[in-house]
Amino acid sequence: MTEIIDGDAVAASLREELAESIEELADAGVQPGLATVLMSDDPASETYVSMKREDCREVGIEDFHRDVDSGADTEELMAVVADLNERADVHGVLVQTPLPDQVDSERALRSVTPLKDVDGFHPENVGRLVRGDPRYRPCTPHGVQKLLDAAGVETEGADAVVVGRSNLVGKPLANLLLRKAPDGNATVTVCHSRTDDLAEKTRGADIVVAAAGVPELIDGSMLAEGATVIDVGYNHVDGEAVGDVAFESARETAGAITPVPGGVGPMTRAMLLYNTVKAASIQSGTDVSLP
Ligand SMILES: Nc1nc2c(c(=O)[nH]1)N[C@@H](CN(C=O)c1ccc(C(=O)N[C@@H](CCC(=O)O)C(=O)O)cc1)CN2
Repeated sequence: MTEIIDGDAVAASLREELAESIEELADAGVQPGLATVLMSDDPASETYVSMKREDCREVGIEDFHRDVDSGADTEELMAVVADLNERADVHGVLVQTPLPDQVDSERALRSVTPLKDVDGFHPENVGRLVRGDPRYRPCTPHGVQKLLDAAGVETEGADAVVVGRSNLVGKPLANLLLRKAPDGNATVTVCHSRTDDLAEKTRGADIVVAAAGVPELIDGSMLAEGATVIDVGYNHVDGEAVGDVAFESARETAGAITPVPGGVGPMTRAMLLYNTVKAASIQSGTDVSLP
């Protein structure tokens, strides 16, 4: 029987545990604060940011938000970030991506001060992650690790194939799975659009993470019997949300699989709350237990 890994349920229980960490901070007179910065008219980005803000309010994180005109330039965006960097009541700053074409995204994202970089995008935080000592794990890869853990999937010694090499998911996730840690120690292969024989690689894997942004790229014929399949994809095809995995075909072969929606997406949001609580703990010098 294939296990359907319920991301909504795992995220909900994480939020409950984080509410306890937030109470511990409150006892020390600290309320975590997250600032979301939205510079886009893209309805998907607007939806993600409004869900993130709602999550904050639900668990007791103060919600700061800035809208930046989508026609503004890099300097204007950076001025907003600089102001948030200075505020003691803002512990995390998140600039929603993608940014408009006229913006130098690398420069804008680097302007978030590393201690408030709850996305884990700043080169200092990327460097720490690659060296095996992450400060803030990027939200989606961290969410994937939590889903594997919740499903009781052992990464130690497992053959993991990550399909996709983005800075947002593929590269950080590969590094996290590789890391010497209880939720790492996997043998990791990273595949991408130029990989010669993708199916040969995925068929040899205990864990397949699909993060290529290609609808239904992975089907059941490309999987080993009993493999764990994590679908990071979120594509719209004929008005329907479709992952990078052909769910109905893959579930015939997989031992465990995430759905889309209701898999990785809610975990991306939950891990943002986690990083914000961690940021408040670090910046206030208050130790809290984190789930
Ligand atoms: N600065 C950042 N920008 C972006 C990130 C990020 O981590 N930091 N990630 C992606 C997508 N993303 C976050 O913003 C995101 C994707 C999906 C979901 C989610 O909850 N999805 C639900 C369905 C939601 C819906 O109904 O549309 C699901 O999969 O069940 C949350 C966040 C982009 N940019």
